Amino acid sequence: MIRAGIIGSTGYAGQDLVRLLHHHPEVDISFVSSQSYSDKEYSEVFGNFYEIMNIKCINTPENIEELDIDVLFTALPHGITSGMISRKALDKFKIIDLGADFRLKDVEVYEKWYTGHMAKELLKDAVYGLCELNRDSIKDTSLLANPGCYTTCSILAMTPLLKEGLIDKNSIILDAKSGVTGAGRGLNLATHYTECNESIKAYKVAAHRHTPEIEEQLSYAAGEDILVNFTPHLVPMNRGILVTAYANLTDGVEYEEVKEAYENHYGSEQFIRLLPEGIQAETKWVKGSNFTDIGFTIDERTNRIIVTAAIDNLIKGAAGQAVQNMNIMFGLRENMGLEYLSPFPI
Ligand SMILES: NC(=O)C1=CN([C@@H]2O[C@H](COP(=O)(O)OP(=O)(O)OC[C@H]3O[C@@H](n4cnc5c(N)ncnc54)[C@H](OP(=O)(O)O)[C@@H]3O)[C@@H](O)[C@H]2O)C=CC1
Ligand SMILES: CC(=O)N[C@@H](CCC(=O)OP(=O)(O)O)C(=O)O
Repeated sequence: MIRAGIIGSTGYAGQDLVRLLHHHPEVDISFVSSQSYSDKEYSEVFGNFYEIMNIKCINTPENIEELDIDVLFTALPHGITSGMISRKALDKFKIIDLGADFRLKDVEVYEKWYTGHMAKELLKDAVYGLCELNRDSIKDTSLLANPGCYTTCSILAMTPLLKEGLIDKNSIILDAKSGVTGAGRGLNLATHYTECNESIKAYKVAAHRHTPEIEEQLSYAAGEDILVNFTPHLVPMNRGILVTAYANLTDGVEYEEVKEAYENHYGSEQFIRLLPEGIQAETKWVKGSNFTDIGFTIDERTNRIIVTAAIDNLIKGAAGQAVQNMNIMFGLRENMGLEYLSPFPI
């Protein structure tokens, strides 16, 4: 059995991770940690665990090098994990970070969009864990940077089009919408019920920190540096991300060629569902699951393609992808513990 520890287990991403790991047939949870709830039963914090998992939250471990585990998951606000981990820890166990600290290769870009980086020397060891695109490198790494939620959805939607040269590389517009759990469980006026219910708003326009992450990964797909417009919106629902992407088609590209590109890249992927012609992605069909649904339409009047992609921000956008990455890193069946359909209605 794989012995797993979870730091930041009392956040939204952490809780979903604990839930998935609890059901995983090859995992034993060694500890769950928290700042505010140390010494409390986990089921006191989250009633869904009542009579299911009897474990007390411990304080955030002070020296992680002393942990006797096989894998450490960190689901913390950015900037904390990089101050916590070390080469010595990585020599003892694998680390899967659900935050942003190891996602960007260029430390200057990280420090511009986030904060000072505390473990620059480890950045080169980190692998960007978008499972469907980086599976081979994920297998061999001890330091896994789990991608962001908006980024997972955006990158999966656009990669085949860029790799196959089907669109004008610098014409991408990503209009993205997220449920409120994307903002985390901490108190924040913008996500109070009365502040966000019955309203939709764009935020951090032209300034969201997922922009450099999307651009870095899509530049690899394009084979050159590209820029995108990325606009996130807060939507009054609990979970889910919908990305509607627009791009100018390369002259002469038609429906069948685009369909073939998606099928070649994702046809054998169990967690990517390519939707039939005319059907667009919808958050309710992926909620609670590890699926990414992708649909597209070509607008012949404007010669643009419109792609829709949906994920559950806490599953494929966080905890589910972290478990998928763990499965790859430990040589397990990739869908182990992740074979859930979306409950409906929800
Ligand atoms: N929510 C989402 O949809 C997604 C989140 N992520 C990333 O996952 C990470 C966690 O996000 P999320 O679960 O939403 O956040 P939450 O705010 O819901 O949870 C944060 C967790 O971190 C703990 N924590 C906060 N500060 C500290 C600290 N100084 N030292 C130790 N522990 C601390 C909290 O503990 P306590 O409860 O005790 O305060 C809590 O367990 C973030 O990096 C986020 O960007 C990634 C993809 C999607
Ligand atoms: C709705 C909402 O507020 N979403 C968050 C998404 C952040 C996230 O979860 O991603 P990281 O892991 O990169 O921090 C935001 O826009 O900041």
